Formats: sequence, C-alpha cells, structure tokens
Amino acid sequence: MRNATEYDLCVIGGGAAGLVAAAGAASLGAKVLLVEKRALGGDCLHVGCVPSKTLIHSAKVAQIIRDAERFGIAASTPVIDLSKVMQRVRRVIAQIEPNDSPERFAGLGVDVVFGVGQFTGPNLFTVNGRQVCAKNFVIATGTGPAIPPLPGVENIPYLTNETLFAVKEPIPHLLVLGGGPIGCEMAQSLARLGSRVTLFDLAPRLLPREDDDMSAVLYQQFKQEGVDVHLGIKVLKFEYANGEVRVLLEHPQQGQYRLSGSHLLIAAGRKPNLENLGLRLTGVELDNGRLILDARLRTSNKNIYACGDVAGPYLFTHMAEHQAGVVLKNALFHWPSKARTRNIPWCTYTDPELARVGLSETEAVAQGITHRVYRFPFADIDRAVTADETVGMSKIITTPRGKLLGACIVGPQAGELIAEYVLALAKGMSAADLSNTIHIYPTLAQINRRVADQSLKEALTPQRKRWLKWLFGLRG
Ligand SMILES: Cc1cc2nc3c(=O)[nH]c(=O)nc-3n(C[C@H](O)[C@H](O)[C@H](O)COP(=O)(O)OP(=O)(O)OC[C@H]3O[C@@H](n4cnc5c(N)ncnc54)[C@H](O)[C@@H]3O)c2cc1C
Ligand SMILES: NC(=O)c1ccc[n+]([C@@H]2O[C@H](COP(=O)([O-])OP(=O)(O)OC[C@H]3O[C@@H](n4cnc5c(N)ncnc54)[C@H](O)[C@@H]3O)[C@@H](O)[C@H]2O)c1
Repeated sequence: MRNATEYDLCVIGGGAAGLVAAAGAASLGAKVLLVEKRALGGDCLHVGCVPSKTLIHSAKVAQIIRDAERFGIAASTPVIDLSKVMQRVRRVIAQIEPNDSPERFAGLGVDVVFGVGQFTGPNLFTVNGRQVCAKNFVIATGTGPAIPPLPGVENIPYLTNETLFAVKEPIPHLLVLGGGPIGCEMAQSLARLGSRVTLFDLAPRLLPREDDDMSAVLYQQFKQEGVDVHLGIKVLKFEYANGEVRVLLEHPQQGQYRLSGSHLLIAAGRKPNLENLGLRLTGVELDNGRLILDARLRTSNKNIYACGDVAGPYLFTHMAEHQAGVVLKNALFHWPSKARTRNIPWCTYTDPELARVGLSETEAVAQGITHRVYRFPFADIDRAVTADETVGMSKIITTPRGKLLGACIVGPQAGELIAEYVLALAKGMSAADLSNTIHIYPTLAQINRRVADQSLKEALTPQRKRWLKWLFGLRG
C-alpha cells in the first residue's frame, strides 16, 4: 500500500497485554507500532490493580488502628479523609507510571502513537490520519465496566472502577452492585475507610466462582465488619431523588424491599472494548460481542491476534502478560504456541485474601472427577496466631492417589502463599511432595505443608497402623 508505513507488528492498546507484546516484539528485532487511546499502563495502572491495592492498604491501616486493642495497644477511631487517601492512590500510580511511559517504550524501539484508530482494510490501520500497514496486528484493547440494562439505571449517577479513584468528596453510604472481585475488594475497603456499605448481588454467595465454604469465610468477615450484604436478589428498579440513589430489590423469601445510599458503585462484570475498531473490514468474527479466537489467540483473520482482557476468559494482569507472550511466538516466529487455560492462579485481595489455582471442589463435583478434599485452618498455624490473623483455611483437591488437582487459600497473605501450589500443580506434584518439603518455622507457608499432611494422615488407616505395629514391634 502506497504511503502506508510498514511494520512487523501493530499493537492496539497499551495496557499490560499491549505493552508486553510491543516491548517483547521490539526487543526481538521487530518494527513495532503501539497505538493507545488514553495513557500507557491501561486499567491495571490507572483504574484497576494499582489504585485498588493502594486503597486496600490504606483501609487495612485504618482497620489496624481501630483493632489495635487486640495487639495490646490502645485502639482509637481513625480520622479518615478520603480525599487524602485518593491523593495517595494518585501518588502511587505516579510512582509506578515511569515503567509504562512513552519515553521508556520509545527507548525500547517502539513507535508510540496516541489516538483512536480504525482498521481500513484486512491489514491496514489508520490512526490520526496516518495509514499503517503491518504483517500482524494485536488487539489488546481491554474491557470496560459492563452496565446491566436494569430499569432506571440510565437516570442515576453511578461510579465504576473508572471514576471511583477520582472521588474527592466523602462517601457516607456506598451501595455496591456486584459481589465479584471488584465489588468485594472495594466494599470492604470503603467500609474500613468509614463509609456505610451495602452490597447486593443476584448470586447466592460472594465471589460466586469460589467454593461455598471459602466464600462463607469472607461473608462472615464482611458481616463482622458491618458490610451489609444482600445475596440472591433481583434488582427491580433504580431511582434517584434528593441526592440519594434508591434501589428496589426482590428476594425469593423476603419479597420486595428498598435500599438507599449516597453513592452507587457498579461492579457487575466487564465488556470487551471492540467498538469503532472497523473490524467488519478485516474478516474478524465476533460471537455475542466477543472475539472468536483459536487456542493460539488468532482471530478469524490469520494476521490479527488478540490478548489480555479483550481476549479473556481470565481477566487478570498476569494472564494478559502470558497471552502477550503466546501472541509474540505465533505472530513473529510462527512457533505454534497455545494460551494456557488450566491451572490459572488468582487472588482476590479482600481481608482475608482468597487465592485459588486449579480445580475447585465445586468444579470437581460438577465434572464428576473422583477426588479427595483436605482442609487445614489458620487457627492451628503458630505464625497466624502470633499475628492474630487466624481467620480462614487452606484447602487442596487431589486424586485418590494424592496427585494435586487444585488449591484454594482463604486467609492472611493467601496471594503469596498460593505460589507454592501454583508451581506444584505446574510440575504435576502430589500432596506427598509438599508434605516431604521442609517449611520454615514459624511461617504462614507452613499451612501449605500441613494441609498436604492431611492426605498422608488419611492414608494411615487403622489397618495399616496395626500392620506397622506388628512389623516393627511397636508397643503403643
Ligand atoms: C478495579 C480493578 C482491580 C483489578 N485488580 C486486579 C488485580 O489485583 N490483579 C490482577 O491480575 N488483575 C486485576 N484487575 C484486572 C486487570 O486490570 C486487567 O486484567 C488488565 O488490566 C488487563 O490488561 P489489558 O492490557 O488486557 O487491558 P487494559 O489494561 O484495559 O488496557 C487496554 C488499553 O487499550 C486502550 N484502548 C482501548 N480501546 C482502544 C482503541 N480503540 N484504540 C487504542 N487504544 C485503546 C485502553 O485505553 C487501555 O490503555 C483489576 C481490574 C479492575 C477493574
Ligand atoms: N484481585 C484481582 O485479581 C481482581 C480484582 C478486581 C477485578 N479483577 C478482574 O476484573 C474482573 C471483573 O470484576 P467484577 O467484579 O466487575 O466482575 P465479575 O463478573 O467477576 O463479578 C460481577 C458480579 O456482579 C454480579 N451481577 C452482575 N449483574 C448483576 C445484576 N444485574 N444484578 C445483581 N448482580 C449482578 C454477578 O453475579 C457477579 O457476582 C474479574 O472477573 C477479575 O478477573 C481481578
């Protein structure tokens, strides 16, 4: 194409997925163009992981001040100015931002362009009036908050993750629609930062992707901290009057009732950012608004790939980075590489944290997989006792012969602790392997061994014990 700049790779979207794809390709010698609509860093840096985890930490500090008595220190009511907390959020973003700066990427050899572009042909993209031709394209445009089409929602003011961290005024009473990771993390944080919080979800439990017993630990903690949770409800109507958001709910047993609050946060899932990309000129096919991708993350146009949240199905920064690597192998080197769909780890950063990898108990039952389940409580881990963080447990799912199928931890630092199980699952290990590994005393990580020990203890049946006694002449 005449007048079109030629690239090996054109990456659309400069979030975690796009940045990894662009930097990786440039470092391998490719000529790369990165097109970004707003700011490099995407959701994770600006309105996702970084601000939410920063807010969570401030909230934890407030809670420790409130609860100090149990550590032998006089407790007090923390004086919280939400605008100052949000200032800290912005400071932390600014501190991390240089890693994702256009200058850094230019230094890596990536051409960075800010603007919203469109495909103008199967291998042509136009941005800021400039035509770009590339051997391969990567769609890495992420997702935005999905707003369910509930009656009245179009007439009320609401917050999403895109606006919450810019709030400057106090939030006296926050209503939260959605008990998924965003809803749970933000509900608990805002409650700890002094807001009254009411959360409602149509699902029967918080974090509906998790097992009932793990989710129940979180539910108890929310109740104890004063978060008002309404599960299994249907939203009938939203209204806004006198500066108040009102919502009419229906519960199968409790019938219809109203809740009201000063602010509403909608955290009801995500929708892929695919509008106005000109996809119809590319042969890229969609199913129900989502990209149809093969295992190599290729769309129905073999030169257009996708990675990150827009590709799904696991909407995490670490998955965006993994998928970007898969796309690079396929697009640049034609080295067949498939995106992983099994043993994906994640963590929801509530307090206690809830982390998971591999098969859950619910999935094992639903898939008819013969399995064993072992649990161990934090209350029996000395380090947890010393920190007075004994809420929660670890749970593993194994085959009847002890091979690990999945692990879930709800408790202090679950997101750090699960890493051992991530590796163990990746390497096809058994509970016995964990049990035979020396863990430092006193650490929270000892729970990883202690839960695995349960599987070995079970193997010691009364009959086997009798046999051992006979064999070695034991007298007990
Ligand atoms: C509140 C919240 C908390 C989260 N916490 C965690 C967490 O703790 N851990 C975790 O792993 N994940 C977390 N996530 C998820 C994580 O943020 C995403 O998985 C990650 O950002 C996905 O990266 P991405 O590059 O695919 O998409 P994005 O980060 O969304 O980046 C997409 C980029 O594309 C740009 N773009 C969109 N359309 C166009 C266009 N037409 N042209 C050019 N550019 C475009 C956008 O401006 C954006 O910069 C959280 C998400 C939210 C919302
Ligand atoms: N710690 C983390 O890794 C982290 C944190 C936040 C977000 N994320 C990522 O972002 C994604 C999006 O998070 P999310 O919490 O917005 O979405 P989600 O899809 O995980 O949860 C949305 C919740 O809203 C409820 N819901 C949806 N429509 C509803 C309606 N009409 N009425 C009542 N309830 C309704 C659902 O039942 C569900 O529980 C997550 O899936 C996750 O991948 C990750």
